[in-house]
Amino acid sequence: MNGLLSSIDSPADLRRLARPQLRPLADELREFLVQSVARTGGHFSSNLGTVELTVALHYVFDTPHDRLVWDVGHQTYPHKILTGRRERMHTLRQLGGISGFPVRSESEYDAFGTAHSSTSISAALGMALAAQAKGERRRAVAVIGDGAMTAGMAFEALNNAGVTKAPLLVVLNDNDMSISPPVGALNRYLAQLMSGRFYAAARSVGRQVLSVAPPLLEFARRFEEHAKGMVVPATLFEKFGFNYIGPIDGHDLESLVPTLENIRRLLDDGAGPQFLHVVTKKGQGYKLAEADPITYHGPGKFDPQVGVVPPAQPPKPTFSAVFGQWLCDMAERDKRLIGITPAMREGSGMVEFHRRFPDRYYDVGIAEQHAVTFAAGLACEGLKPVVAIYSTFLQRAYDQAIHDVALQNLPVVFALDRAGIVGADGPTHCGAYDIPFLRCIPNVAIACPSDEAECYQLLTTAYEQSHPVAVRYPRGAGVGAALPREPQALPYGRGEVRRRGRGVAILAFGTLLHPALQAAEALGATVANMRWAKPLDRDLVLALARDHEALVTVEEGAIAGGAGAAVMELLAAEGVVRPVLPLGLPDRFIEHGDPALLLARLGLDAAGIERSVRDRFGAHLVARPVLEVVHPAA
Ligand SMILES: Cc1ncc(C[n+]2csc(CCOP(=O)(O)OP(=O)(O)O)c2C)c(N)n1
Ligand SMILES: CC(=O)[C@@H](O)[C@H](O)COP(=O)(O)O
Ligand SMILES: [Mg+2]
Repeated sequence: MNGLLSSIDSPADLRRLARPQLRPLADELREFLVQSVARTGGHFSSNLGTVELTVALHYVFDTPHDRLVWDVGHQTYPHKILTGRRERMHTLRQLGGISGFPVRSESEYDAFGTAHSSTSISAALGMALAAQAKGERRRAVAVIGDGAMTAGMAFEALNNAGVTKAPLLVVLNDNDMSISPPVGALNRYLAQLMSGRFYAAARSVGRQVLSVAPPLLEFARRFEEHAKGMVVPATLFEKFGFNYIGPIDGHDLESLVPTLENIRRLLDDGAGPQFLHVVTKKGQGYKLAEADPITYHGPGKFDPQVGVVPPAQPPKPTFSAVFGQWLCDMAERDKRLIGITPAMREGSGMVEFHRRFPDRYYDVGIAEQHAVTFAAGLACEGLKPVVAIYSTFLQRAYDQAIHDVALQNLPVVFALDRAGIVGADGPTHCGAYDIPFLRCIPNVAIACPSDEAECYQLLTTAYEQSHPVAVRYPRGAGVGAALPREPQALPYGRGEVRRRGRGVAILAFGTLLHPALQAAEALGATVANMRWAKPLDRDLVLALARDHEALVTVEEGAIAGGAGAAVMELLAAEGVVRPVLPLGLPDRFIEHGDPALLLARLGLDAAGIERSVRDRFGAHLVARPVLEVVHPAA
């Protein structure tokens, strides 16, 4: 790193630079970013695309006094580097290190915590109107991507903002990409806005006039009207009550800075909400990422000279890949199957399904609520929808799951990926709550496969039911259990005893069965693979309670309201008095970091489970050899 970047410890330093210094600074920043993310892994192509925008926003606006809200926040690495966290970038997304998203407690420049998309306009509007209410002179800026813009919540916010005089700027960072190629009518509309004569005309006129315009509201207004009148009818965003400016080149600091300066004046003159459409390239400046922004959306570590290299040996299939395989196999057998993803085709393992069954594949954009109600509509007509959705993103569609699916008892399968610890993304993405929030909904069943084969089979069981069923599985690979040759159901609502011991019985829900089995070796305990958090295998729970002095439940989900709570409710309802130790995620948000390390810290690895059981139930443990091992783990 040479001179410029190392001298920037805050945006105040940046604002001391002369305008011609911004271009070399941006180049240094991009180079630093490439080297840094290559060492840590993390979101890459989106950050390469926001380098100039970040420099320009901090240069023109008075951050942190002016509020800058980044939608999703996966593109905030340049912002982190310029706001005093350059020296901590090597700790990005690691245990104890800085987050990959904006976090209010991490920096005063992180005006709002984000990671789930499409919240920025609402939050920035709240901040802008709060400033007005308190008589403070402050602007608020939301930066939102074209993918994030597809969510209903973004439009709810536009709808509200457009009838206010809020000092709010919405910057649409349009790189014509979500994680995958963008979908839907909005994308088509944005492409139209950028195409042909309008883009060329608006850009050249905008550059010429916006950069030299006197800071007079009326003049700026007249120019805007004139330019638009000449070229296109009012844009959608104007219909929503915003002053629309753009599209402009989001990598051209010579356009960005003067345009933002003029917008800042408009805000200060009380012109109300402004909408700036900037065009950027995902992966800008790193050729491999420009060519393949999907691979470089969130890569692991890589050599920046070489790029991302596929592993020499094919890795163990992830649970997402197992789901993708099952989806294709089942789609071949049943023409009624429809696969739905809210903008997570790659992460959910649906690339192959999309390729083979394009007419039965729906990427609905970042629209979890719509995805669930859309599935409900399909199910009403006798089709068999499978909604592949991350546990954390289903939180968005809770009412739709209750009101549209469960209340009408519709056979929708929820393939709940990323259930449990997710690792580097941290608390915003942790799949901690799905068992508690689904368990209390009538008609909904929840399966918790312990390995890949069981995942495949339980998806089949779920698909055969005539009511909603969620199958929850974690990020990454499991123990590597070989898949059955074809879809074959496991019994609905039934668990199994995997190891018979004495004194203490461990009831495992999901993949933590395997550390539980290891712990049980040392403890001489019984272990049951419960498979279903709902319905509980009542007979199995009661038999285990009868035959043991104490029970332990283990799950990779919140203890509060989780599967262990279900076991305790059953025992209480049956009047069975047995001590129960519930192990799982505690009542706090789980930080980012390596998943194995986090599980160990939470006492959810084999050693931790053994330790907790000894601490609590040492007296009940029987120091005798194991009586019987049933179905040894694969
Ligand atoms: C509610 C929600 N659904 C899905 C995601 C996963 N997700 C993160 S970034 C992203 C794509 C966003 O596209 P865009 O806003 O255009 O930003 P870009 O990646 O192009 O920079 C998606 C789908 C999310 N973070 N939040
Ligand atoms: C920012 C965001 O929400 C996604 O990019 C997410 O980080 C993807 O997570 P996975 O890597 O688990 O698919
Ligand atoms: Mg985008």
